[in-house]
Amino acid sequence: MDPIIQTKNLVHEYKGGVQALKGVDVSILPNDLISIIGQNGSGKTTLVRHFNGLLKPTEGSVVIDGEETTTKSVGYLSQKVGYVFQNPNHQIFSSTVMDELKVGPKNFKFSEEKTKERIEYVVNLLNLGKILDKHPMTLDYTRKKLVTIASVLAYAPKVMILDEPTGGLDEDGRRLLRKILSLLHEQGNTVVMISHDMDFVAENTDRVIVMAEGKVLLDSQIANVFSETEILEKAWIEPPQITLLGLDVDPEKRIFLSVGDFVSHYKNRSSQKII
Ligand SMILES: Nc1ncnc2c1ncn2[C@@H]1O[C@H](COP(=O)(O)OP(=O)(O)OP(=O)(O)O)[C@@H](O)[C@H]1O
Repeated sequence: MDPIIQTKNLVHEYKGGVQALKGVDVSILPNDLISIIGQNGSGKTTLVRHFNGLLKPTEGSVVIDGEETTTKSVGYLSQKVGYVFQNPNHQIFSSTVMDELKVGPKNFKFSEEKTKERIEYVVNLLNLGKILDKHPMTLDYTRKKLVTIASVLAYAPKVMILDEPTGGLDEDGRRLLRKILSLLHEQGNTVVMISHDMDFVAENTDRVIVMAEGKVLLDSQIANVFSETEILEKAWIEPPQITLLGLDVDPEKRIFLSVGDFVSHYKNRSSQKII
């Protein structure tokens, strides 16, 4: 299968000389559900900003859906790769929630019928029906974030990038986010999420890219990542508490990615002493 996003020897140097990416090679396949993790400043945001052309390589290349990003505008690439910013205040610019949801479909010249259909879909999915006339800036943080996610979902990009999606979300927001990720995955979309929230990463992604100092240290399926304790230490990442507990008490050092996995494993083995 051809990658939907591929970087080759990607180097990015900001004006002023900071080299934020130092030769990154990643291949993201259609329908991947990926988390990018790493310490602050490791280059995660710089990397994903190349995925919709917001940043262009200093050296190397980025190919999206078969096309080099240097040959395309951000507008063109954004229709394929939607980007939900870390801070919703940096993304919202309309004066009602409804207008915010219409921005993408309007920019990408959706028909009236298709716009209506997409907006109805995201409104129902994210329970936004009662706040459509509100000014987005008057909403609580979770609702603002959900509006930014909905405004990207409204134009149905093939790839969805979410920068720190759980930051500041309440429990209801986290539940809705889980639902969206699994729906996008079921529908064949590709999701790339940046996150410091290891519990959420462990439970909601398949593959993890670990970054440190502008490089990829590890790129692997989730169950393999949390057993790579030396690499994780280098990247200053602590696995989820339930994974650490499993590594501590399980005689076979199984990797548990959720409390549910842990409980069901030991419930099925009532004779097994865990502590
Ligand atoms: N606009 C910019 N101009 C100059 N340097 C920048 C700029 N944006 C980021 N950097 C630097 O590039 C490096 C990588 O930053 P980046 O934001 O990509 O890391 P990150 O892993 O996403 O961090 P965080 O988790 O804090 O968001 C850091 O040293 C940062 O200070």
